[in-house]
Amino acid sequence: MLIIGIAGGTGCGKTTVVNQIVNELPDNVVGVISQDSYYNDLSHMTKEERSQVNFDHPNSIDFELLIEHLNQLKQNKSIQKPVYSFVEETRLEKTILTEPRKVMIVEGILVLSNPKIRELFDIKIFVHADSDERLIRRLQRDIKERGHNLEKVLHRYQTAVKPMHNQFIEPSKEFADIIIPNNHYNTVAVDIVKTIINDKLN
Ligand SMILES: Nc1ncnc2c1ncn2[C@@H]1O[C@H](COP(=O)(O)OP(=O)(O)O)[C@@H](O)[C@H]1O
Ligand SMILES: Nc1ccn([C@@H]2O[C@H](COP(=O)(O)O)[C@@H](O)[C@H]2O)c(=O)n1
Repeated sequence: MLIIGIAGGTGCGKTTVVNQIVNELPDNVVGVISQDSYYNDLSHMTKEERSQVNFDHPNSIDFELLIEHLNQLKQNKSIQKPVYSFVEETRLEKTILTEPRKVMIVEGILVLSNPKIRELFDIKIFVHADSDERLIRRLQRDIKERGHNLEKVLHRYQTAVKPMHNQFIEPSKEFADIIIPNNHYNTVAVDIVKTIINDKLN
């Protein structure tokens, strides 16, 4: 199994890059795990309490479960992947049966900042986009898709997203084997990663 880790600040385009990589490859050869699925279960908290949580700090992620799941996949075992709701801001009760694949992609803002996860990756990628570009994309996406309003997105950006980015995410860039500049759609970089995957599959 080839495990590829893809990190980068919120809105840099990780999910988009992953979709572009996976697109055109047969379903049964590449699997994707998002760090977002592993946000801690906060069902014991009220909605108001959950909205105060710093979702950009490493402590907000159940890394233990993510590492356990990656190790199981490496041993060719299937996992029950958690499902996270951005609207409810907690894990849902249902899970998704996820089978091991020849290539597993793990994407998330903090996946290169955790040393134990880092050592499971064969290839480490950091997607870079400038912070103003990321903020604009995040505003548009969170209002359209994640049920947040302008005030909430901006408050979170100033109090958690930006400081945690500077403390944990940007410094993890140094661990990357490949840095993808993504202020604009970068089809060349995506094609290079696809070539690496195809080499592994053939
Ligand atoms: N290179 C790009 N140029 C312009 N918009 C982009 C680009 N990459 C992604 N986007 C858009 O920015 C938003 C955030 O992208 P997404 O892939 O969800 O980022 P991430 O997973 O890193 O948070 C989405 O609406 C997406 O369509
Ligand atoms: N309830 C939540 C949980 C997380 N976030 C934000 O998601 C960002 C990470 O996801 P990306 O797809 O953007 O990489 C992170 O910056 C959290 O602030 C949220 O808004 N609400």
